[in-house]
Amino acid sequence: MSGFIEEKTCMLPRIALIACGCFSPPTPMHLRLFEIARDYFELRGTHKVVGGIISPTHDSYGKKGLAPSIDRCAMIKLAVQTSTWIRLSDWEVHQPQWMRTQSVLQHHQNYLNNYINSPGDEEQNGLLPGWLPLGLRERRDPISLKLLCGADLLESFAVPGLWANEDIEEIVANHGLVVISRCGSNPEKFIFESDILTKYQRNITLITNWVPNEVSSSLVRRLLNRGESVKYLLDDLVLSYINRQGLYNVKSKYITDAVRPNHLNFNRVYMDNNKNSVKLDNDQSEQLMDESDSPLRQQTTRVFCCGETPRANTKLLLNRSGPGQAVQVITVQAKDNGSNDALEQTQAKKQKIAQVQQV
Ligand SMILES: Nc1ncnc2c1ncn2[C@@H]1O[C@H](COP(=O)(O)OP(=O)(O)OP(=O)(O)O)[C@@H](O)[C@H]1O
Ligand SMILES: NC(=O)c1ccc[n+]([C@@H]2O[C@H](COP(=O)(O)O)[C@@H](O)[C@H]2O)c1
Repeated sequence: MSGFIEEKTCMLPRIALIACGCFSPPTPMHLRLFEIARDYFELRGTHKVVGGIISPTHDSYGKKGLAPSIDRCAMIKLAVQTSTWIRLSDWEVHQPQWMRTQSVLQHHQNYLNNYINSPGDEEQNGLLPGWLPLGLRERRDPISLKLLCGADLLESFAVPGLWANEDIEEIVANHGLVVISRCGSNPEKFIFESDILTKYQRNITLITNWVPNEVSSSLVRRLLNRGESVKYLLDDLVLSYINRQGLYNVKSKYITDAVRPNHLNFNRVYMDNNKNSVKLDNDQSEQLMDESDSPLRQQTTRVFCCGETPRANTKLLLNRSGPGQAVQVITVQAKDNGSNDALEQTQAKKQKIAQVQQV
């Protein structure tokens, strides 16, 4: 019987999941998205999930609270250390400019296709990118790369000027979306109201997260900025990295010179990213954190200042009068400052997208 199940699993279409976002900082919920999605496909017996990829956005995305990509990559590497299948892709952050999500998907999909179809000796040469799942050449059938996101990202498709319609169409038509429910979002209704999304709804998988957790990067940053505890909201290694590097204007009563010496630490695990799967235990990784390893980091103690005006943890969509029409992302708790803040962020993103599209 178990042989039969194994054989059946072997024949399932293969998919990989990629999550694009800021990850400033990565939270356990970012990783839960992957676990929830993999369970969904595998328990239904519809697909084999061969890998999970986290692709942090480029520094020039310019969103408030965006820590430098070198730090975000280092934190992601720490956060996925205990995962056997979720990996960091630093391709996006190493591009000369911000990349649209459609291009990020296209790049990774092309790489997967070429890798499967052209058996070479990259493994021996150590040339493979760190995000590439292991064992892909055990089969020759294609791997379909899907964009994994929370429902708020799906709903951001309707923010005027933020996403090009052609990009949305290419993402849903050529790749597919896996959307995890999030409080305050209604993805079913959102899809119904969008002609493009309805047209390709067979490529959109909506998954209800029955154990929701509204932790978000912005909430974590806000607590850190107020000097409040975020323990158990973040992976311990990520938190210790934030404290060591003084990210997010952290005001911690726990930081003393003893734990934040002049020689700030840098996580060599991140520098090893291009070598496939470097796994270290916690003690080892702490020892390997040495800022002198980083060519990019300055030697002075640096407090990255990204304290924020209050921002909502729940995004609402308003003023929607028809399919895929103009909406405004507003914050729930924030009043004057908060909504200006959201508007400013949207404007900044739009300008960035317009700049990129002109190039
Ligand atoms: N608590 C959550 N539940 C469901 N999806 C989430 C949750 N937190 C983040 N995500 C999803 O993770 C992806 C990457 O998130 P990103 O880092 O850009 O946002 P975030 O954690 O909401 O950060 P911020 O609070 O700064 O907006 C997005 O698809 C987002 O929808
Ligand atoms: N047009 C686009 O491709 C587009 C627009 C806005 C955000 N994004 C991406 O979505 C992700 C999440 O962004 P936010 O955290 O701003 O919602 C980021 O990776 C960002 O690069 C892509």
